Amino acid sequence: MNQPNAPLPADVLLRAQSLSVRFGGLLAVNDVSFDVRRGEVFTLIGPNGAGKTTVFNLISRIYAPTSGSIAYAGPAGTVTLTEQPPHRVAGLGIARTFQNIELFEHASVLHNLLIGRHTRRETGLWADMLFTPRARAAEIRAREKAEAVIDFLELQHYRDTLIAGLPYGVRKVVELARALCTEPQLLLLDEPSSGLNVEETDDMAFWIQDIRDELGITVLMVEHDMSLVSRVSDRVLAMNQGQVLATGTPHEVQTHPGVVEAYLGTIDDVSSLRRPEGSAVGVRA
Ligand SMILES: Nc1ncnc2c1ncn2[C@@H]1O[C@H](COP(=O)(O)OP(=O)(O)OP(=O)(O)O)[C@@H](O)[C@H]1O
Repeated sequence: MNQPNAPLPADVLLRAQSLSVRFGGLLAVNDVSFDVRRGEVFTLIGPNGAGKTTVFNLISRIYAPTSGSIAYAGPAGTVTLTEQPPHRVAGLGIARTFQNIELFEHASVLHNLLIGRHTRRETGLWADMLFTPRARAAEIRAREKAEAVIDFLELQHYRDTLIAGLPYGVRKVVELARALCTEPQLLLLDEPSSGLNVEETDDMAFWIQDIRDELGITVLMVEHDMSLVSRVSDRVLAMNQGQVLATGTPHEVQTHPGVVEAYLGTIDDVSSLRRPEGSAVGVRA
């Protein structure tokens, strides 16, 4: 199953090669190729149904491609991600957040972070049950990491609050925190601004930049809010109807004629568009 892989170039963390996904008669992703470079924020944009989430789900192994493959520079060398079982993805240093927050409502922020950390389990079942010195050391490391992430994302005030009692904007940050507790090298963010107001979206932009700049984590996100995209992305890939329209800097992509056409047909720059406050949807075709 795990074929020897040619290593990726040193600056490339993930390489998608000719990915296609067919759902019955629909070609949802059609021959899509791109590189995600180490230490960048790489963003997938595109109108409704463009295939962004499907590409995302290929990377997190929720879907398998109909054809094509994804090479990924994992901790132990380059692997073909599309050949890995889904449960191996977290162990390869890939974490994700979801468009619809998925947290344990009746557990505290700290407990949610510790549960998240367990996807990065360092000890076996017996060691855990017998609480061996190794299991104890792993537990201490998990708590230290959770506390460090709480400090990093300024969640101290909410540390012991149940998720059910938190405003939506804080829950989004807790979801980010839970992903960071697994110590990823690649963080997948699925519409990080969805459901956030303008101020919360601003905060989210700061967190994403800090995650890249201070923690050195590579970020791949799907996002509709073009102001957030412009602010935080190093490079953007625009899709439409399953295909790549353009790849480049936010400005290059937003002013690309094919992208403008796909979004609006008329306006010559989509950067001024913004999702209405409080709405879960953004710029649409
Ligand atoms: N599991 C599935 N079964 C059948 N069709 C699917 C499935 N998942 C996605 N699709 C279809 O594939 C196409 C691409 O969907 P996808 O969710 O990837 O688009 P998107 O760019 O993420 O859109 P949005 O911005 O609305 O989330 C759509 O036509 C969608 O209806």
